[in-house]
Amino acid sequence: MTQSFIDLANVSLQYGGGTIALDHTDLRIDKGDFVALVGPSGCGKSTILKLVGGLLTPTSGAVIVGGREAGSPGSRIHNPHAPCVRIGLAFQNPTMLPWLTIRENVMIPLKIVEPFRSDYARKKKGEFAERAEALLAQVGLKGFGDKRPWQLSGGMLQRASLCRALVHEPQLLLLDEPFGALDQFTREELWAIMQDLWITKRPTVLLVTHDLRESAYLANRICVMSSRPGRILEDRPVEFARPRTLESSYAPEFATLVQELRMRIAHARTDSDAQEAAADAVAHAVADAAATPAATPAVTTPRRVA
Ligand SMILES: Nc1ncnc2c1ncn2[C@@H]1O[C@H](COP(=O)(O)OP(=O)(O)OP(=O)(O)O)[C@@H](O)[C@H]1O
Repeated sequence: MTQSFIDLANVSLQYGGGTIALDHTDLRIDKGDFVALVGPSGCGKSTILKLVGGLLTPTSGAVIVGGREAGSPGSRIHNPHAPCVRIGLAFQNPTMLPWLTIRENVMIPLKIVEPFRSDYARKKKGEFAERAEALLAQVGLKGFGDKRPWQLSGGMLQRASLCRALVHEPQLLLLDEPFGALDQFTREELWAIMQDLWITKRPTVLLVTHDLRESAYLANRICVMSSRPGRILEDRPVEFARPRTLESSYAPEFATLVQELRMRIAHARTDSDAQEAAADAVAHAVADAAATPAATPAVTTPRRVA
């Protein structure tokens, strides 16, 4: 079997406090694909993103990105010939350094990530500033490069944060609800910008979102997760022609897809509530039985039933 660009194989992740976020999860993503992760709150979507970004290490299983174990540039190399993958990150609340201009904030990855880092230190600062300006113009922030973060609105900051995620030409873009805090109009505007950036630069994108319209507008594949511990319940291809438009997002086939996803997630949540209630009921029954004197008949009816 050929190796995918991203490969989560039989991955489990237990946090320090004991929470099992993922349990034997598999996910494969090809280079250049745009995949959305959706599912009930707390099912482990962000955990997958952090594993792929190398910010977490799996408790068991393997996370391979571009032929290397995620987050291990050195010793634990899966394929010794695979170059390091450049990653861009954008989250729900863009954090900008307040003492830098917007342009300087966008340029931060160029100061840190090779091969740009050496050039930045040598002589290319002016060239890189032009690159940042070009990206800012592409997202509608032409002329705002000299402003400070506190002079921009939330939507403008989010656009700048997309520029920062893309400025070092990442092969992989990890987006964790990047449009979640924005009003509907700004959000839809940014979908179009995001689609445009993806079409022109073609990074592999993994997007975590609660917005099912957003996932259907942007992604080529939508992976629906079960409740925690998360697994991929369903892997849906999205075959609408590109570039997609807001008008096309009101077409019947689009609405049907969104409705089917909604139902799938609702079922996943209900299943999990029922499981939790059953576990609760068993726990209560066991506690009651333990507290009951031997002469009294044991309690067999759970106190709380789903
Ligand atoms: N650092 C942590 N320590 C302990 N538990 C954690 C930690 N981070 C997340 N969790 C737990 O792991 C589970 C999965 O969290 P995760 O953030 O991946 O879910 P999610 O699907 O992204 O949630 P949401 O959609 O609400 O943002 C949750 O139950 C969460 O409380």
